Amino acid sequence: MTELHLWLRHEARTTERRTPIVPDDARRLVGNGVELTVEESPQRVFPIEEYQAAGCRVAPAGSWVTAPRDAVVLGLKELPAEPAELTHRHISFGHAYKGQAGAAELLGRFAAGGGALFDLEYLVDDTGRRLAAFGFWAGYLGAALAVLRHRGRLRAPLTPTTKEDLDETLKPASDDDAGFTGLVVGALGRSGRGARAAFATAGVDPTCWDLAETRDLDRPALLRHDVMVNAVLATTPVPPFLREQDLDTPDRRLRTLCDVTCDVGSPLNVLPVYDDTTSWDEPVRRLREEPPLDLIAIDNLPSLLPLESSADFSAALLPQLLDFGVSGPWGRCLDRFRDASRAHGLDKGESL
Ligand SMILES: NC(=O)c1ccc[n+]([C@@H]2O[C@H](COP(=O)([O-])OP(=O)(O)OC[C@H]3O[C@@H](n4cnc5c(N)ncnc54)[C@H](O)[C@@H]3O)[C@@H](O)[C@H]2O)c1
Repeated sequence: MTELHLWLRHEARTTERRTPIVPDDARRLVGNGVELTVEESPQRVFPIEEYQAAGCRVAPAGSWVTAPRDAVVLGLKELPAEPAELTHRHISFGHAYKGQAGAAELLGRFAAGGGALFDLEYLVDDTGRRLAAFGFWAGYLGAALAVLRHRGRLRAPLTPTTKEDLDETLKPASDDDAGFTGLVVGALGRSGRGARAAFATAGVDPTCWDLAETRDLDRPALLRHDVMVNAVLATTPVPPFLREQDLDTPDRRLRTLCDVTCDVGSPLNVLPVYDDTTSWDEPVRRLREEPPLDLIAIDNLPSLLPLESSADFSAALLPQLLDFGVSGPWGRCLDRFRDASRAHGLDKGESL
């Protein structure tokens, strides 16, 4: 491997306690000859001392802007608005290739500075499968919140917690609804597996549907479940799982719907029965009063379990970082970045 200097940045979003590299994996990187600088961060779930003990160099929060030009800046979510010109190579989720708000501006900043984005969403193997993702814990939380709501035990605002504490609230109590049925759609995927695990902790054995079971969609069967968790990754448009008229079906048993997918507004949306996500402050929105139907559609679920989701993600990212270069998965990331830049008329798309 060529010499790599990684610079783990502080996350600008104050509620973001996750990190793409946990201290144990930082130690492995350093042990493999990677130079690793870690920024101090007041909210990161792991204290800076653990990185220091792992052999990392420590730098102030936000100092990546003056990092040596060959350093590769590693983070998860959005970059701060400054500097206007991005001169480094960045590994993070850019949310900039599907016409999202701010996409042109972000790509323009890279073009202006000559830097490049390796978007973690597009770090895929040669079959197109994502190599590092937060799906499992998204599904786990989605199902956990749905169960808690259904049992009248969900307290807002939501705050980051640990799996141990969450599981304690999930354990069935003697007065919990005995006849409660759950459905996970997208059950074979990462989020689907997480949702099934949370249902199991809650003492519920859910119905599991994936592609085979929705090909010929049985909506009446869907509506006969009390709690549904949608965890599909839609890549081509399919008939919606639920339409407005389905919510008004008189014998609807469905009371709690959690949409982990959160494709709201997209042509691929399989749940076009709501038009805005919910939040940590107000996790639940009532879609119907009689009989009641509650929606949970939170698009940053894994941040609620920062320790577990960071450890999982970091374990998947570590081997990729040890193999960082311009071919294979990273090469595909770079191609994707260049294509997106060109599509925005930014012919630069050339990087360091
Ligand atoms: N809310 C959040 O915080 C959050 C966090 C992470 C991921 N997500 C989203 O969760 C979704 C799932 O992610 P993942 O990592 O689990 O994906 P994945 O690729 O691991 O799994 C998706 C599953 O959906 C199935 N599927 C696709 N179309 C289907 C259909 N029409 N009917 C039934 N099953 C279908 C696939 O076969 C697969 O098993 C994605 O849309 C992702 O963006 C949300």
